[in-house]
Amino acid sequence: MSPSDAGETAFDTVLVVDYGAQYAQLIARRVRECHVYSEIVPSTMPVEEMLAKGPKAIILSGGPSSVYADGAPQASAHLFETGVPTLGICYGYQAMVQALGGTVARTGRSEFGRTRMEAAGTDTVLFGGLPTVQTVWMSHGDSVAEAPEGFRTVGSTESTPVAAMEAPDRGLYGVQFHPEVLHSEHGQAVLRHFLYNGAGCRPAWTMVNIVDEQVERIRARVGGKRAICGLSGGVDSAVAGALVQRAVGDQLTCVFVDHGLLRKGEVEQVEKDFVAATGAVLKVVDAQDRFLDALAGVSDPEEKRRIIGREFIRVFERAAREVVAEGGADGDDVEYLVQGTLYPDVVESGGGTGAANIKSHHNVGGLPEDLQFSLVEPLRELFKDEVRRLGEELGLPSEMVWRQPFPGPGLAIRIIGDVTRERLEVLREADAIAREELSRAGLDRDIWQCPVVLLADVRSVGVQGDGRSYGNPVVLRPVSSEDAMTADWSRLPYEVLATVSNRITNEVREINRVTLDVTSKPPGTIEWE
Ligand SMILES: Nc1ncnc2c1ncn2[C@@H]1O[C@H](COP(=O)(O)OP(=O)(O)OP(=O)(O)O)[C@@H](O)[C@H]1O
Ligand SMILES: O=c1[nH]c(=O)c2[nH+]cn([C@@H]3O[C@H](COP(=O)(O)O)[C@@H](O)[C@H]3O)c2[nH]1
Ligand SMILES: NC(=O)CC[C@H](N)C(=O)O
Ligand SMILES: [Mg+2]
Repeated sequence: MSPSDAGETAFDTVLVVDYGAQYAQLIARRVRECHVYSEIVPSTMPVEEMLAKGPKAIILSGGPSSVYADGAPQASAHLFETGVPTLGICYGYQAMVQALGGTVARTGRSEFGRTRMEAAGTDTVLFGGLPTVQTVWMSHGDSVAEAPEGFRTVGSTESTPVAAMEAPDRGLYGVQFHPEVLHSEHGQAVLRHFLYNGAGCRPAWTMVNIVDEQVERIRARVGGKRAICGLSGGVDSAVAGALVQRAVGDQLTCVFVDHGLLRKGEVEQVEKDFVAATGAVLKVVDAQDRFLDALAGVSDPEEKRRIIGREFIRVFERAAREVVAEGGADGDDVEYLVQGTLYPDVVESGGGTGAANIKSHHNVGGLPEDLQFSLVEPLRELFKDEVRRLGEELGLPSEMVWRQPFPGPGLAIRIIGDVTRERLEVLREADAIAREELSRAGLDRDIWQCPVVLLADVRSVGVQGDGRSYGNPVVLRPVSSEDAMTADWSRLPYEVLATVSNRITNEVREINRVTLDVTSKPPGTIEWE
């Protein structure tokens, strides 16, 4: 939804050029937290193409390479002559220095983690008004030995004499530390200074503007045509659907697919709550047999995801034909499919800027090749917390906006092994107990979500009622997260864990063991498949 490709927009765009940074997304988030829209582009993108996006500023990210190594990604000197204010961070800073004739070298004095930096006084752009001694977060082996001509050194540490530099008349800035991480004490202020004072960006990217902009954009695109929206009851599709409904009204029909992989009570909840909240036209399709037949005997996670992605589309196609038939013979075909795809879905499916494919989210990497619909994905550049704020702006009820995420492929990717009706029934019961107890304990807002995972091919011996049992374990995976890109396991109170464990083993006959997953992301993803 890049706003920049639509000509004049209500807000400025900042491009984050990704040199293979661990968390280029984090830079983009921090910029957005300054109410300036930002978008990530690969470092291989030609400068002209970047300029075509009309950036008000550019930020060069960190990266794993050494700028002087063969084949290391470079910053072209041309980039620094375009007049677009640019901030280099870590590798991006080093690349800027090298391109402008300064020197970068392995000095043998690495800095990792917490570092004390002395910043030049208040007459600098980056550090104006900030304390002259501050804690910054470093992660580098190479250092800038000499700033390029015309730059003023504005920060230094014990090991790195040129830890920050600026040339405000040319709009060029560089820092060796990582302002985007919260451990850098004044990092957010440094970014703000660059954006507002160094680049003249306006803090205009607000939820109100996004709603207006998106509604306009969708209206222009869909025109008088019909659309359907894959609605799951989750926050992403609810917000996407509400936006499209605001834009084109009853040209939109929402389609909720019951694929047999849903949680207990979910169909009823979606039928009741979503319609009550939005007044949208909702069509519920029972496609249980179709999905479960297609999944029979399949245990490979990516294979499951591809099958589910394909079946979703087939069901949407059929629903679209029905919508047309119900709308009378003169109706146009349904041309658009609205999905609540988010930025992390795209990144993890390998659709980001050079990012690896971690798992094919059914709605991105799992789509079939012969897709007939044009996709409308108004949230494709947004993070979950931004979508939640958007939902609030649209007036959706808070139970919907704050609902914990549930993946489109549902319980199929929480059964490790192949998916059968019996296994689904077992997992559904265990999941319902965990959800009920976590809610009862008032933990819903504290945790991001808590998948319950059935290790269907693993069995262990237990003793129940003085007899031997040989059942399956489940894993509880409670996590806390800001945006699902990274996560930590939630330290749930022992009493709550004990109650969940007790109830599951007492009430679900097939399960005789409950375990807790204490892995952060990375290295583990949130879902097991
Ligand atoms: N059962 C379903 N019926 C129809 N569409 C679905 C279903 N499940 C998922 N989708 C589509 O796939 C998209 C991605 O699913 P995903 O679970 O990421 O989002 P969500 O369900 O809207 O929100 P949340 O992440 O909060 O669960 C949804 O936005 C929706 O368009
Ligand atoms: O709609 C979806 N389709 C998918 O294929 C999918 N896979 C994971 N998830 C959800 O995304 C977040 C990150 O999950 P992972 O750490 O497992 O990648 C978590 O919130 C997961 O629940 C999905 N959502
Ligand atoms: N985090 C970074 O960008 C590191 C840059 C470069 N690889 C170094 O070690 O100095
Ligand atoms: Mg969902």
